Amino acid sequence: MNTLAPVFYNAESVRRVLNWPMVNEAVEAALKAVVKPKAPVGDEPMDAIGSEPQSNESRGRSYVSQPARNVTVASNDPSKLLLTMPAFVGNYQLTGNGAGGDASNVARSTLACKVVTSFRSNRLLQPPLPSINANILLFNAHTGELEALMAGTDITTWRTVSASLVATKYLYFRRFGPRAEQQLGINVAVVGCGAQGQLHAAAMCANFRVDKLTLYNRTQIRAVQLANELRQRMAHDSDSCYGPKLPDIQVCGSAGEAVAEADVICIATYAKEPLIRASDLREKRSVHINAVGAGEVHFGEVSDDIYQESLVYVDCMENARHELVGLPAPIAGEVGDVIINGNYPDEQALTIFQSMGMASEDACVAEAVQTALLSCDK
Ligand SMILES: NC(=O)C1=CN([C@@H]2O[C@H](COP(=O)(O)OP(=O)(O)OC[C@H]3O[C@@H](n4cnc5c(N)ncnc54)[C@H](O)[C@@H]3O)[C@@H](O)[C@H]2O)C=CC1
Ligand SMILES: O=C(O)C1=NCCCC1
Repeated sequence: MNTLAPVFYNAESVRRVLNWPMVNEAVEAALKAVVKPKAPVGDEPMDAIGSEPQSNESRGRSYVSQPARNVTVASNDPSKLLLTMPAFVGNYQLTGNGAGGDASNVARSTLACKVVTSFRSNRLLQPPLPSINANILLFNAHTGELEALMAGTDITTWRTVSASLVATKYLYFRRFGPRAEQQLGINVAVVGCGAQGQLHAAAMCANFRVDKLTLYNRTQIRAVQLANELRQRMAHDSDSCYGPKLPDIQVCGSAGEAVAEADVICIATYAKEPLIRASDLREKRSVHINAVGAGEVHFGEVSDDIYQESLVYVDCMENARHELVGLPAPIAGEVGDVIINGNYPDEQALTIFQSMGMASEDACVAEAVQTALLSCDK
């Protein structure tokens, strides 16, 4: 019996320990764990002579149980949603410092459930509230007892941005070579400067060598404010994470203008109608798009003609069967499979990471946050 009350970790505690190496490692672990082992075909080698293909669990690899999320519509208004997102992630390893491998060499398992609301009209309140509000329940994976309740709004933003970073690393940079993400400069466009767009812009600059950052927001003043904040922060932190040259940051009057010279596009809005079209992209493709928006329409913000030209990758194929019905292009694969097998797109490819957001990402990041907070207490 759980005689101890569950611990509550508030937003301030969570924010204190969030950092990119830790979150990127946890998200990469989740993206790999969802990949199902392939059944052997033809004369490919079996796991053991004459045996059936083994599950991730029996191979000692990480694995995930992650049912499709449950969506409740509030007040008969499809823009007011409550989502429950449970996940079990088994047998995965984290260092907690993003170094790769596991310092303690102990496999972890995490049982968690995120409860998240998406009320986009919150931005119109005075004062405005975030559109997305989340909390994460962490359970004891052996007994099922609730051990912790963690503020999950920042984790949601960070893990979503991190999924875009990981997708950009493997779907864009790695087509140019094994260390291209450390060597190549890129132009980044951010379309939509809300909570997601703001962190995408900052994180792209903190994790990669960004030559030029173009910003578009429907209400331009928000893009201008973001540009000013980023310029100030980068000038202040110029010795730390932003590399030898600070990016040139420009605010654009249209989404098309913002993406015209971009190598990497991050689009995160509630738009139901396309904001960017194939004719907006530069002629020589070699472009990667992180399509993050997930309002009532999951893939409305990017036009059909871009999808039809693209290789579309997802975070989780199984969830895509429920959530991406009507996607105007076939799905090329999962990001985790590309990480595991190194089957990178061609240099000239136009790729889309269609980000749905996974409960397993929340679970792995919440576990890493809890570990970091517990080690701060020691
Ligand atoms: N893929 C994932 O894992 C996640 C996706 N999301 C999605 O990301 C999107 C952005 O979320 P937040 O930044 O938290 O919201 P936010 O409310 O902070 O920002 C919304 C942004 O969308 C823009 N926008 C809304 N309607 C528009 C329209 N018709 N045309 C052009 N721009 C429009 C607003 O100007 C604003 O920049 C939402 O669709 C949300 O559901 C959020 C969390 C996780
Ligand atoms: O993955 C999430 O968390 C969300 N995805 C879509 C919109 C609400 C939150």
